[in-house]
Amino acid sequence: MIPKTMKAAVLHEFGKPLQIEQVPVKQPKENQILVKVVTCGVCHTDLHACEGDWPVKPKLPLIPGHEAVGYVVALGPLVSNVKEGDIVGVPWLFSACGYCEYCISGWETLCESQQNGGYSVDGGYAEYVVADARYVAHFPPNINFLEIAPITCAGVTVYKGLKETDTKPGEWVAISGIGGLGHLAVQYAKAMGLHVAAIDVADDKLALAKSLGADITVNATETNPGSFLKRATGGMHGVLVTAVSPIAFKQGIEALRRKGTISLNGLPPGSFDLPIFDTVLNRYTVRGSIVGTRKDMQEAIGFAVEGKVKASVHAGKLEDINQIFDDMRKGSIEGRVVLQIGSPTL
Ligand SMILES: NC(=O)c1ccc[n+]([C@@H]2O[C@H](COP(=O)([O-])OP(=O)(O)OC[C@H]3O[C@@H](n4cnc5c(N)ncnc54)[C@H](O)[C@@H]3O)[C@@H](O)[C@H]2O)c1
Ligand SMILES: [Zn+2]
Ligand SMILES: [Zn+2]
Repeated sequence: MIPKTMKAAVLHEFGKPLQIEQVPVKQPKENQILVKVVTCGVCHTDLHACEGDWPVKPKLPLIPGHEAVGYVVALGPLVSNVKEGDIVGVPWLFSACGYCEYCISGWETLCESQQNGGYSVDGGYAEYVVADARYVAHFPPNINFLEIAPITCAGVTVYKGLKETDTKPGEWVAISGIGGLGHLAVQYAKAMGLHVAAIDVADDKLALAKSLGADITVNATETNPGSFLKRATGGMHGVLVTAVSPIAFKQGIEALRRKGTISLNGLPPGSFDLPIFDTVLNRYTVRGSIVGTRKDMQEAIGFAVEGKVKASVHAGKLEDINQIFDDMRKGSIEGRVVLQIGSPTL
């Protein structure tokens, strides 16, 4: 029985705490499905959304969350690719047009008509969430709902971001920022056969990176990452920046060896200086990278299902979301906090 109302965490005003409220459960239309949420990871993007950090603002009021995993409980009239009882994830790439230049070339993440979960449409900080069946992530039965949720955004984002560094097995990649995204990036990079240098500003994050297989760690508050890594390795073939501080982007470029590529995942508000002379003479490539396609998603999930990548998670409650955001602002979360919202059995 699907109830008429549900509990949700709702943002009404940027920079203000979320309110826990009863709101209507929506009916799925056309290609949509209704998902009963079991877990939802808390991504730093949700905090940016609630602070109104970016030039394009989310809708208000907003139910944030784009790492929701749960059971399909109702289908819109046009849905044929999932059935009730399937386990799906409701990602940032909530939907896209399906026919633009980007959609038809396997770049639906760049579709100008895309909708974004927990941003332009309501997301997973709720007992139920509506999703577009054509864009959900698909999970096998018997998953660990807490550990799998972060793959829906953090996992696929760094998996794609690492591919975008154009590095090959045996080469060096630096992961800057060992938070929710970065601690998964270390594991994907090791599974891809790369040597990994981890950069953060907190020793506990670096200890986590080391325990997950990082070969070298650098605390950027004590040591200049670029000169240290160039001395130790000759420089990075690739750098993936997931850090929430603009200075990390500049330092990431300084760590590259000639012909290297830096892939940018982190989205702190602001900008950084790109040195023209060094970029030209060293043939650096600087590349933004936004989540991943549906194909990237299924590949990224594959690594987790095979046990090659496992999120380090702490379970939280919907009611604790404002405290979790405070901890995130302070940088005191290890790995990912995942909200435990519904029962893991249907
Ligand atoms: N491009 C995308 O598709 C995409 C997807 C998801 C998240 N994001 C963005 O990625 C960023 C990270 O998200 P998260 O959930 O991992 O955040 P998080 O808060 O879990 O982790 C951020 C990490 O950055 C570290 N950090 C802060 N300053 C640093 C510095 N100067 N040098 C190195 N490390 C530093 C922190 O210690 C922390 O470990 C956010 O800006 C988020 O919006 C982008
Ligand atoms: Zn995210
Ligand atoms: Zn499109």
